Amino acid sequence: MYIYTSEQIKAADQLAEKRGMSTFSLMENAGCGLYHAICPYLSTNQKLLIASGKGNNGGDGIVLARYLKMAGFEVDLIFPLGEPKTGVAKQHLHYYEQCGFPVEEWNPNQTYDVIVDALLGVGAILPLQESLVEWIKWMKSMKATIISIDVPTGISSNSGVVDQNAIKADYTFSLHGYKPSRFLFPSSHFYGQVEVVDIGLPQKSNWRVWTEKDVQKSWVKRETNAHKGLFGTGLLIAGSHEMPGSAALAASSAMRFGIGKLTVNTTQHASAIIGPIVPEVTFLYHTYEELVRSEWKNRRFTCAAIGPGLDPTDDLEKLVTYLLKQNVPLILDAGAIQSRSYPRGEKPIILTPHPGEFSRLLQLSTKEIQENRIELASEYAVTHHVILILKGEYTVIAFPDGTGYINTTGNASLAKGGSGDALTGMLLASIEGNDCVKAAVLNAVYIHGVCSDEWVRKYSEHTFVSSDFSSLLPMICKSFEKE
Ligand SMILES: NC(=O)C1=CN([C@@H]2O[C@H](COP(=O)(O)OP(=O)(O)OC[C@H]3O[C@@H](n4cnc5c(N)ncnc54)[C@H](OP(=O)(O)O)[C@@H]3O)[C@@H](O)[C@H]2O)[C@@H](O)CC1
Ligand SMILES: [K+]
Repeated sequence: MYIYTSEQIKAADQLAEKRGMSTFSLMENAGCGLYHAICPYLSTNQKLLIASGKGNNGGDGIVLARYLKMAGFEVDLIFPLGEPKTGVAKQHLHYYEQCGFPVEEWNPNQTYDVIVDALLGVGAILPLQESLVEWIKWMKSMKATIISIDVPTGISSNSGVVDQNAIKADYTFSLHGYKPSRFLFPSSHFYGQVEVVDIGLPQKSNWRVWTEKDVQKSWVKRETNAHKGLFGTGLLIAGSHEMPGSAALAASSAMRFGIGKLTVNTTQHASAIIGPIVPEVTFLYHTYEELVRSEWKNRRFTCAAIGPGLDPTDDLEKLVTYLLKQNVPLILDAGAIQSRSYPRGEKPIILTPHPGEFSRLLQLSTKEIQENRIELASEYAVTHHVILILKGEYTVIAFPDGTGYINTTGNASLAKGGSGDALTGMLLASIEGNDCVKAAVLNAVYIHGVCSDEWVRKYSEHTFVSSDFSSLLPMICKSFEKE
């Protein structure tokens, strides 16, 4: 499912018009599609209100009102901001009235079971005008089910910014595709349950949601004559005296997710903890300086991950600089996420910041990051030619070619120490097990989330710990394997 900014929606409308599909027809498609999508949530004994604004969002409300009236629903159509201003909305209102349907006056004493918010869509400019605020306050006092068309009124379409009086919808039916604010913060929490309504425009956008079907299609099944050399010889530089577990979690997830061979460069103390958990790995005990000097050439590692459980030091930075020159896939996590430049090589460089780490990288507040996760991640990925995985609810995965994806799996049980380490391990394995870099990265993120979803299907979200990935992965991976 695709994601469109308000500018892209406007451009799509203009292109459609140029090609002979009028905005009037698109609005008809929108209203009709909305009717079919919303109907299952309504019953004819409910009293419905459609509040339409002066723009085309309001126009969609007018068409929906006609379909609902024709189907026998008890609906009042009102214009709290005044009658439509756009040509197409006016045309649809004319047809609505010609069909014999009335426009009502707002009556604050009337009660409603369902209120459809067709006030503002992608054309909203915040903050909300005073004239709207009084009406929204009344609407909220109604305790009715609230259904928003396209975007809830009072939230931005492209960013996570929310007006203090914004409508919090129970359901939002988005037209043509998702809007970025569906996956940004705090706006996403105002959408309620979201469905996309197709309005007959070709789908085209650089950004979309990665789905279960995508994982199934891109899952690589092993050949019967496979050997360990085919699935990567990874180097994981992780774990310290204070944080040995981070390396154990990354290593066990990498092994479970299919890496061929894995060497962990860590401390003696950490290896005593890692070894019993992941007996499959081998160890190196080099300083960063020693690693730079010799090990790479001797060992022929085909991929590397660095950072879990490590502090950012000058020596670590020198090692990262060295690794960046080795032309192998490289995953940079935790202590290895720092501000630096990146070479434009053919092998992927993957950064996995959480919002706090990304805020330090960009020198922006976490609030600014969360409001603009998609745009900022994409800008960073394109400018630095890296793959940027911005973790958190609706993880954003931005690629250097300007494309990007939203991951919708996962839940609050992942908000615990170690879940990022497990993801780093899974990425290391995935990148070696799939020739398509995008699919490798996206599948690792998707399945990482599915593990926690599977957990909360059976157990409390409070109880998930990152060592559970190891026991969940066999079952979850099996479910994606084609027979
Ligand atoms: N391809 C698609 O997906 C299609 C989408 N379609 C639909 O069109 C919608 C976009 O329609 P749009 O461009 O007319 O803008 P819209 O959201 O109605 O807002 C403009 C109105 O809001 C007003 N207004 C603005 N800010 C305000 C504020 N703070 N407080 C109060 N008022 C404010 C502004 O007032 P003005 O500034 O003009 O006085 C103007 O009247 C889109 O979301 C979808 O529903 C389909 O019908 C066609 C195909
Ligand atoms: K709306």
